[in-house]
Amino acid sequence: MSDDWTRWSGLPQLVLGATDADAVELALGGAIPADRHPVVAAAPDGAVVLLDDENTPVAVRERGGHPLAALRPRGLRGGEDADPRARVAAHAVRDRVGDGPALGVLVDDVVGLDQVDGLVERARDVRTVLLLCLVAPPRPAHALDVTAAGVVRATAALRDELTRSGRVAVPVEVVAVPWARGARLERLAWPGGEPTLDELARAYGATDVLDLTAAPSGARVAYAEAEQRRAAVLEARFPAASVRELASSRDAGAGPGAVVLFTGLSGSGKSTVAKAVAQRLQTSVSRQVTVLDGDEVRHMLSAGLGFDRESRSQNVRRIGYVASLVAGAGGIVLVAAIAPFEEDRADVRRRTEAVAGFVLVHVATPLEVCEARDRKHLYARARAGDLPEFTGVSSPYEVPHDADVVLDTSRDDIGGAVATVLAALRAAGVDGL
Ligand SMILES: Nc1ncnc2c1ncn2[C@@H]1O[C@H](COP(=O)(O)OS(=O)(=O)O)[C@@H](OP(=O)(O)O)[C@H]1O
Ligand SMILES: Nc1ncnc2c1ncn2[C@@H]1O[C@H](COP(=O)(O)OP(=O)(O)O)[C@@H](O)[C@H]1O
Repeated sequence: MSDDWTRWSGLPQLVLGATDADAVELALGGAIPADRHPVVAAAPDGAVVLLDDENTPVAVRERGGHPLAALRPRGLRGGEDADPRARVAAHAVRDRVGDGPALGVLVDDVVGLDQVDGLVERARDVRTVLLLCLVAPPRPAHALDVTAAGVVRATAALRDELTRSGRVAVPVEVVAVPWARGARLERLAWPGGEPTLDELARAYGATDVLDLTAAPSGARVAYAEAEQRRAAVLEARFPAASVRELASSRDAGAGPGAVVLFTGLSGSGKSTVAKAVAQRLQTSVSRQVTVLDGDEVRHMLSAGLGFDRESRSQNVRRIGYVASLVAGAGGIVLVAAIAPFEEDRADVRRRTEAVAGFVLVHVATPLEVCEARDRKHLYARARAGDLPEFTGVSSPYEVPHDADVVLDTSRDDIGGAVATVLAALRAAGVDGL
């Protein structure tokens, strides 16, 4: 992996959508054979740096026809709090699996008992079982009540259960695969056509493939039917005016929602913690949960704004406006923005508190730590004078005096940070968490 940003920083940059970035990661991890490497159609002959939607450089291609080289590993799509041990490059998995017969089981939902029986049967003559969970969207409609991170966790629990019960006598591995299935790979061309799931599993070392993604399991069908029966009982046996009350009684989420504003230096951990909180909420509440990330928002809502004081102020106030609308309608909005100025944060608080709960989280990770992380090589550029008005280096950060929560991600682990933010949300009056 190359970290020599001085070599790449002058090259043209291409920001990838999430699925395109997944495709690049598959190629970098060796899950797509070398002759199927995606190439950047938009820049067919030139050099290019590929960035993910948070502007983190993920790969570089030095010249047309050259292979992509990794710059940084991407975070785990589908939730930072999904087990990161499951995110392994295909070549590392192949090394672990070795040459023996291996069964690759493709999973995009929580596996039902009916599917487990088939899996156990197929696993009789193999040396390893690979449970490959697809963590990228789009996910099938019947699986939408569980997040991708939830599928990874459920699959890991299945692995433990299969091993503990002795139903599968060989090692079982869980691998989280960033699979851009069905994605419109707009800017990436795949010579020879898109790879299939079968090819993908074989690239991870499977010699036999059991695809559980083709149709919902019997367990899923039964679950859906039970839900429909419940709806039918409500409709048949209660006055229409009362149905809504009963139907929503299980669903947390009555009443207004909240905005959580994560403020802090670049690299302090705002996005990482915000996304982990979102992931946790998505698995436990039925409210709409949205992440508005400063540098993602800058591609659309705040496109064209710079980093002078006025632009930052506009940016933060726009985000606050949108966030307060969603929160007023019952959603929970996790905003990750540097938001360096007191006045703008106060504006977001005022606007939100008129309609919903508000929590200000200061991610107070020390500058030295943020700078040492320098995921996006921005501090190095700022120190070199190549990036003006960089927060903490050449642009001010006004430390909040009204933070409801103060985190320091050089000290606090992600799980602890998530728990602290959830407690603050409860204290802000958000029910059903
Ligand atoms: N000059 C300068 N100063 C600070 N940050 C810079 C700058 N130029 C680009 N970037 C990238 O933009 C991301 C911060 O955008 P925000 O919208 O959160 O900033 S602000 O709230 O408007 O101040 C920030 O993202 P994070 O690292 O996620 O904070 C940087 O990637
Ligand atoms: N305890 C932690 N909490 C959050 N991030 C952490 C932690 N420890 C290390 N990190 C790393 O710090 C970096 C924070 O980056 P990011 O979340 O994008 O910050 P920001 O959004 O504030 O720019 C990530 O690479 C993350 O993996």
